[in-house]
Order: sequence, then structure tokens, then C-alpha cells
Amino acid sequence: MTQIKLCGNFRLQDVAYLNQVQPDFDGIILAPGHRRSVSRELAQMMRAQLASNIPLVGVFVNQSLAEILSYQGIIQYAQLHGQEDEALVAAIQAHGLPVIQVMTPKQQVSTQAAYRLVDAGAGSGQTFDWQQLTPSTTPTILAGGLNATNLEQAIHQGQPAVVDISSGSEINGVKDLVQMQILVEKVRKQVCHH
Ligand SMILES: O=C(O)c1ccccc1N[C@@H]1O[C@H](COP(=O)(O)O)[C@@H](O)[C@H]1O
Repeated sequence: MTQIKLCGNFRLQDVAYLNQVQPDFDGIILAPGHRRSVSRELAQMMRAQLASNIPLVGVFVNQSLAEILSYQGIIQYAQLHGQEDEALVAAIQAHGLPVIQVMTPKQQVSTQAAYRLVDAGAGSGQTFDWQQLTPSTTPTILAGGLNATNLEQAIHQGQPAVVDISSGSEINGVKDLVQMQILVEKVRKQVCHH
């Protein structure tokens, strides 16, 4: 049963869209300085307005343990999208916050994180050869340039536990309700074919 994470949401309007289309995860960028970065205040408002059944994933890039843990209560997962090591994964999880550990297709390593996320870029819409995904005992999230056109093929070839989409849910750089609806429908239909 492949699930779907819609990531890089940055407006309260996006939360309204998410509540309508009901993905399995919502992701927000908590690393500063990126186009889709959100403030702590906005993150708090997003969590308050997001449907309670949708976990909120905070995306971090090389940030400290203290900073990541300061978001506990707002986020349900920490996604580590930099060069974070397993010691940090263990420390975060020891505090009760599950981790999504990001790795590149060329450096697929084992992790004690709740999920591993294999991505060729970081919200850049860059794809890779999904047949490069190696088997893992850790559930795999497949990311990188997924969109309504290539999603079904990516699921078929990569057989991930979760697909993660940011750029592919946008039109002209802004999250789009119709794109989100199409993506979630495609994943739900794909599940029925398995
Ligand atoms: O989206 C960003 O700006 C971003 C910044 C820093 C780290 C990760 C970021 N995005 C994440 O990258 C993957 C794949 O995105 P895409 O579908 O290729 O656009 C996803 O997890 C994004 O949230």
C-alpha cells in the first residue's frame, strides 16, 4: 500500500488544500533560507489547522539536536535532509520523535530511522533511475521530481512505501489544489491495482 507525502507546503491555503485531498503526510521546510521555508509561528498555525489524522513532517538541513527537538509538539516526524549522521538520528528518536533519514541514490545506507528517503536533490524536482533503489528493511520514501506524469511508473519501478512530492504539486511555484488531487488519486488507484 504505497502512501503519499505532499511536501514543501508554505501557506495556510496549502493546509486547506491538504485537509481536502488527505495525503498520508504533510511536509514543511523548517530549514531557513529556502524558497519554501516557514517560520515557527506559521508552522504552529499550520499544525493547528491541519487535520489531526495527517502527521506533520518538519524538514531540517544540518540543524542542531536542540533546534530540532524544539519543534516537538508541532511536528510528528523530523526529516533530515543534509549530512546528518546516525548518532543524531538515534538522539532525536531517543526523545520520542521519529526520524526520516535522507540519502542519495548513490549512497543508500542502512539507518535506524523510521523511514529512509531516497532523493537526488532537495526540492529541485530532480529525478533519478528508480531501479537504482536497493532493498532495505527500513521502509523507503521515494522523492525527487515526481509528478502526475511519472508517478505511476515510479511506484511500479521503485515499489516504495511512500512517494514524496513537492515541486510536482505546484503550478508556477505555488501549491495547486487540482495537482494535489490528481496526485493523491493516482496513488490511491495504484494501491488498488496491487
Ligand atoms: O523544497 C525545498 O525547498 C527543500 C529545501 C531543503 C531540503 C529539502 C527540500 N525539499 C524536499 O525535497 C524532496 C523532493 O522534492 P521535489 O519533489 O523534487 O521538489 C521533498 O522531500 C521536499 O520536501
